[in-house]
Amino acid sequence: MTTRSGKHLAVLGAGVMGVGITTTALAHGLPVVLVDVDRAALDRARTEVAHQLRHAALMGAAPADRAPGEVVTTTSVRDAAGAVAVVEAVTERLDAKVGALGAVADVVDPGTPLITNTSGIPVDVLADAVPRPGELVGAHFMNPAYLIDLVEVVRGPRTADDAVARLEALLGSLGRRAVVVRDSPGFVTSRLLHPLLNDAARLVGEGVATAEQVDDLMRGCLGHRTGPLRTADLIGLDNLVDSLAALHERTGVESYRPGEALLEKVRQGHLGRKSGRGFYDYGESRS
Ligand SMILES: NC(=O)c1ccc[n+]([C@@H]2O[C@H](COP(=O)([O-])OP(=O)(O)OC[C@H]3O[C@@H](n4cnc5c(N)ncnc54)[C@H](O)[C@@H]3O)[C@@H](O)[C@H]2O)c1
Repeated sequence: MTTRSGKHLAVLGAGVMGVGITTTALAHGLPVVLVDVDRAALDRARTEVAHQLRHAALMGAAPADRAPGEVVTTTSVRDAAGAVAVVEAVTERLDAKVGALGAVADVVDPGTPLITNTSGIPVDVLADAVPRPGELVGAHFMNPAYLIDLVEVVRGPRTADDAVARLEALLGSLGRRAVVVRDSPGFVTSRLLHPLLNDAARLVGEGVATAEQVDDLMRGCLGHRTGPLRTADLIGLDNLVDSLAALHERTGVESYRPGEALLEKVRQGHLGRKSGRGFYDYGESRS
């Protein structure tokens, strides 16, 4: 598929991150084909992308001299054909990522960078899912992707120089800066941040403090911009549990095992901002 405005970026997964990455590309004039297996997620994504584009413009995060790109939403991965690059932002489960990456690798041109936004699964594990492992590279966009201009780029042991160079060029065209790190479970940011969020949830579960108190202390005493529990709600508690589980499974480090307080929220369907409720109440679902 080509969008009316030409060569596109393919984004797989229309959840929290797929939407933010789509907004980033559109805001910089790059058309996007956004693929999800869930039609309802695509419908929600169209609304959310429009909202984020307005917010990006207000925040000065969208170049004023460029017309926004066009987005096409689809449930068929075949529509990714012809993409300049693919960003995979599907659910943080190995089976979902293996399926999505394997399917898209078959429809794009050889040499197209396959970029995974995984939070914790090593790039080299995912490289086994694609026919040309050198094309796979990690780009750990942060949330909200359309406002955060630094991206943790993860180079797997089999990632080709060309894939890293093309990713850096793409990020540059999107006004993003890259910090390239070596492949490892959770890389730098998840490995440091996720156990903190897990412990913050545990403190609330044990009744040591409320979510508000934990966040207040971390902001007021330690200079965090948002508290850990507001951050967890923004990430999505289901995604946080999946990322922690991926880290725990691959490192055996006990502090990564998702704690009962987080698991209970997920069982109750309180997934954070995206479901309208997590450690805080947001009134209504946004994505
Ligand atoms: N949420 C965050 O703050 C954050 C930050 C950085 C990285 N990440 C990573 O980004 C990825 C996506 O996370 P998210 O929070 O957006 O998840 P999410 O649960 O909000 O969305 C995931 C989407 O993927 C879709 N999906 C599942 N299988 C698919 C497939 N085969 N093809 C197409 N779509 C498919 C689901 O229907 C869903 O809409 C994960 O790897 C996550 O670890 C998340």
